[in-house]
Amino acid sequence: MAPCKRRQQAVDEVESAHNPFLQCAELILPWLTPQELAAVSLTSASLRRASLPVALRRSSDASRGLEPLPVPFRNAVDSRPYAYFLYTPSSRVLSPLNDTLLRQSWGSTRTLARSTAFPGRPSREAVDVVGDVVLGCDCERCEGHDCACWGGKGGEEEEAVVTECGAGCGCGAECGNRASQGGVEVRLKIVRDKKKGWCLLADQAIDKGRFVCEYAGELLTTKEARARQKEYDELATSRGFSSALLVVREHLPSGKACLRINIDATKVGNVGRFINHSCDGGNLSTVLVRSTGALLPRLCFFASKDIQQGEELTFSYGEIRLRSNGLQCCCGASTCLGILPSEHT
Ligand SMILES: C[S@@+](CC[C@H](N)C(=O)[O-])C[C@H]1O[C@@H](n2cnc3c(N)ncnc32)[C@H](O)[C@@H]1O
Repeated sequence: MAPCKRRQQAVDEVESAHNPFLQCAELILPWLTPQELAAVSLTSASLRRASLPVALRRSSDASRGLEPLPVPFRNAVDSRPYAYFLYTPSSRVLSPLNDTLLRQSWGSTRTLARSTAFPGRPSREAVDVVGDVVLGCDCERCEGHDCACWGGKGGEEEEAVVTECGAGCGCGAECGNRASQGGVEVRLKIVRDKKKGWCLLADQAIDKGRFVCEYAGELLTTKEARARQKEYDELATSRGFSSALLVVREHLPSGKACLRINIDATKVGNVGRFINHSCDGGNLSTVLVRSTGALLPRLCFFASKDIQQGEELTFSYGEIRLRSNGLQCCCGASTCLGILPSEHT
């Protein structure tokens, strides 16, 4: 560290040790939004110095320590150090009443525990179990089709959904039939692009078929999804707002019914919210995965081809373009249609 930086750090430490106000600031600043943090940092030189490391820690890990590996932001095109949203490793139903009050500490020296990401809310494991009905296999080691959870059994919905072992199974976290349950285990980074905004990139080579991440966010009713889409469309036209509301429609083999899941990662989401569209289908495939005993399947991304380090991760947002004046697509594929997919929510 340079001598003047070291001197400043020593001054800050002495100042902080004698100033209960600054000690409180260290606890409070990570709970602030970027706008609030900027406003607070303008009030005094000490608070400006206390705010800086919070912003630095935020840009070093979008996942707030809630994933096995940090996912840093990199921006060489403008001055935004990071994107602000609340992090959830897997999708959740949030009460609209608490939604506006929801905050999450981000940028503190202490990391969040997975189960405290949303204080008072059940952890991923608890959410996955339906009431106290414990479903699952009783294998010690799940191997291929000997395991009742592997490959799906039963109703026609299971043909559209891949099944994995779940919370009620006899096997543990090391089971080979839980590929999508360990969180983000490949190195990723979020890089700013002039045209597309933030983009998710591989920061290591990823083999075809490997699990990359889930698309996690708020699970909405269709009514709520439609209302939010309307709001986001208005914001997009007036202020270049970027939304992340995904509607998954999985047609069941009989053709008689459709499984529909609305996931909004705009305000509460995970790294999946940074994956952009590509008209050529990109390098990720989307798979609905149900852990045995879970109420709803999760939308998961797997590498659809071998991916090189530094490659942008993309998938197709859909085939339909309802709006001829929709958002401009900058995917760069030779098959690019020029506008992003859009359909009725
Ligand atoms: C799920 S977000 C993806 C992350 C987003 N780029 C960001 O900065 O947060 C979807 C939004 O990203 C932008 N986007 C995604 N794919 C794009 C593409 N191929 N060309 C231009 N913009 C794209 C659009 O604004 C879209 O509404």
